[in-house]
Amino acid sequence: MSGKSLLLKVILLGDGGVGKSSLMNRYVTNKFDSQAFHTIGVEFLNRDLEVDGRFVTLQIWDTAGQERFKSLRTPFYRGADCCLLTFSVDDRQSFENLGNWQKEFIYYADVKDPEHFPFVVLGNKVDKEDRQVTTEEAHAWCMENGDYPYLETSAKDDTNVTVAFEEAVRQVLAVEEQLEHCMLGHTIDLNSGSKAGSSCC
Ligand SMILES: Nc1nc2c(ncn2[C@@H]2O[C@H](COP(=O)(O)OP(=O)(O)OP(=O)(O)O)[C@@H](O)[C@H]2O)c(=O)[nH]1
Repeated sequence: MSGKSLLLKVILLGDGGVGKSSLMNRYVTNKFDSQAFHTIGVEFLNRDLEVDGRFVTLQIWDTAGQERFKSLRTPFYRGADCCLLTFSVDDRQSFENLGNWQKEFIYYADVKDPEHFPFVVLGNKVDKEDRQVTTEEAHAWCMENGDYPYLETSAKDDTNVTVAFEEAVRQVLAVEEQLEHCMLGHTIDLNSGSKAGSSCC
């Protein structure tokens, strides 16, 4: 891959066992382990990609979802450009915990402007037949909590895994573009002597 690459840090959060490591490994190594062990602390892998003409190096941080590893994972939230809130569609509790994960991230990442931070929600394990969360419920949660994009994935079947990580990049680029637009707006406003920052920021 040629051209200057943008380094983006995305972080996978969600209950233990929802499939965060499996999603990362499927995306980066195209492998799936049906006997995957729980993560202890955090791990990360990089993958280069091109999205809408932009070259990106995606640094994917996979965290341990089990409560007992909280103090090991939270120091790594800072500097994340996007957070992938993950649950498993066959595990109702993991869906109901999404709000706690969102709050934990905002607090430990010290997000200054949570309303505009790019979250993407993933409902994993859609290959399973014993669903406990419907697509409509998940969409509704996303609408109510920040109008986040929602994708249903399967690390096992490789459903929507690439799409999910590309969506994360698109969300970050969109926020970045909006910021640039706003800064340009300020410059123009200041130069013309009109009131600055009146529109989008
Ligand atoms: N059927 C199915 N099983 C999956 C899928 N993704 C992960 N699994 C299985 O679910 C179990 C847990 O997967 P992990 O990737 O370790 O889950 P995790 O969220 O990283 O778990 P922690 O490290 O404890 O936070 C493993 O047995 C995986 O093989 C999927 O899409 N479909």
